[in-house]
Amino acid sequence: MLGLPDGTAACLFDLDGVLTRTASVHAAAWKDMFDGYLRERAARTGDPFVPFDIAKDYGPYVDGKKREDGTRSFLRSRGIELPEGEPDDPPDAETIRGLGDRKNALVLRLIEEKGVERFDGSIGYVRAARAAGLRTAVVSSSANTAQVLDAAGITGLFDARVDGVVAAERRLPGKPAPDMFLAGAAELDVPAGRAAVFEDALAGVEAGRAGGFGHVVGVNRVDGEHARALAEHGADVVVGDLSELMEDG
Ligand SMILES: O=P(O)(O)OC[C@H]1O[C@@H](O)[C@H](O)[C@@H](O)[C@@H]1O
Repeated sequence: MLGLPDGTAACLFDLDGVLTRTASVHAAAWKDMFDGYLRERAARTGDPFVPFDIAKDYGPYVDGKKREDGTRSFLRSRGIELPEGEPDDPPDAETIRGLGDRKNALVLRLIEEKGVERFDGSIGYVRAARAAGLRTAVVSSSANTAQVLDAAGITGLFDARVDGVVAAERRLPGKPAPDMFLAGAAELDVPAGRAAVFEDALAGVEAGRAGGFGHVVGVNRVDGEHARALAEHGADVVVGDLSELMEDG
């Protein structure tokens, strides 16, 4: 009925792009922030301005990762190394934290202006999983997870939450390391082998594979190339929407 291996006792859901239509909101905010920075830097150094390309840069360098990891990883792809800075760096600081703060202000503004849309197929799936007695958790790199769940009105559908705030408090390495998903399974008191991971990001399916989870579902909201990449990075199955798993019986 849920399209999961027998004995699965828990489902660990990524948030942005799996439960809510917020992956594209994050991508737009990242582009806005990086383009502003790269343009300003090009004017200073005389190098050409090469904009952030959502199609080419978001998936491999930023998607699914903690804010500072995404910032560092993309800049490194352009040969730019910045100091880490401090968690309370102001947005105008030319540091990893400062640039991350700039992006966060943009994403929060977009969320406030546009609200948060949920994927109905995913919400139906979570409800069905709970009705079948499975435990559920949200495992997201985003430090805005609580606000997004609240804005989408779905906080009550999950028994546990391991997000960017929890990862910072417990010093958990972010995806593609498996630690956040392992912490989610531990919160639900279910071994990794009996838990299923639901992810739309390459870093996320990689984390699911690395953690030895019983089943890794890749959720493809992009295109055929992304579907193939999800499978190559560790998804056992790739679907366009979670409702497809229920149809599978
Ligand atoms: O900046 P936040 O809200 O803490 O989110 C960190 C990351 O969270 C992930 O869920 C998104 O896929 C990324 O795009 C985002 O950058």
